[in-house]
Amino acid sequence: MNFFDRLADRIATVDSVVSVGLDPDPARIPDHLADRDLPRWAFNRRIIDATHEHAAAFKPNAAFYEDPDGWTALRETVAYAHGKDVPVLLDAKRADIGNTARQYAELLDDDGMGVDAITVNPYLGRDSLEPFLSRADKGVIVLCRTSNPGGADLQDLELESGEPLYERVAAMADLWNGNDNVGLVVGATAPEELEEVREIVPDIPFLVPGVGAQGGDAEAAVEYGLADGVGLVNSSRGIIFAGEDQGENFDDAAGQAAKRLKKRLNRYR
Ligand SMILES: O=c1ccn([C@@H]2O[C@H](COP(=O)(O)O)[C@@H](O)[C@H]2O)c(=O)[nH]1
Repeated sequence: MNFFDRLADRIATVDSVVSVGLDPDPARIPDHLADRDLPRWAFNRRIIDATHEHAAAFKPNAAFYEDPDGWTALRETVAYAHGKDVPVLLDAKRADIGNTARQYAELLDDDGMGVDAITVNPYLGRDSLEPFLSRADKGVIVLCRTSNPGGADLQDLELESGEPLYERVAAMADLWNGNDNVGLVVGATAPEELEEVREIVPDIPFLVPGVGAQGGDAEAAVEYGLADGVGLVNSSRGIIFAGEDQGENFDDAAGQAAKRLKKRLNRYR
């Protein structure tokens, strides 16, 4: 079964398209977890326990784990999420020349991180993504129109054909989708672009970040982010730090925040 089939099953099981972003910023982890061996893992475990029943997927961002303890925390996190039957999408935005990309793609292996899907950067072109695309069982989520304010700087540049670069990326991703394992990242902070990309690729699921802390458009995220009901709308800080001021009970608020987002998104499904 490929990633999007597994994701479709999970969405149906929990009636949710929420992706819970696991970005355990060490500066924001509750004090009482700070003296644990692996504070990020201790934090994530509590967040997973509190939110998994509302989570279509967990999305750890690699930036929060890129040190020796971090990799261990990430491996524990992935295994624990899988134990709850939740797919894990690693937001790593990887790509490089083929020889190097092959090493990056080992993150997908069980003796790497064993994640179900990964975000990749299309800037280096098709061959840089081939080691990911060829993994028919794994999701490959290509950056298309990102949610940050500077996302327009390059991605909106107009090509000779008159189309903006992000539209060309969407069209190319469609060509790269021979294994039905390609998705696109399109931010909720760019609702018009979301609509335009959806017109270009009616069948490709999106990962839509930017609701919550970035203030993106939740309705557009659902309306255009889902392809045949499949896609993910991510919130990270808005869920995992919802209980930041509640000390040891921080996870209750995270669970409530995930449930609230699920309900809000479900109004538009
Ligand atoms: O265009 C993009 C691509 C990735 N992200 C990532 O998603 C989460 C969003 O976190 P919030 O706390 O909900 O803002 C984070 O990991 C980003 O690096 C994105 O925001 N936009």
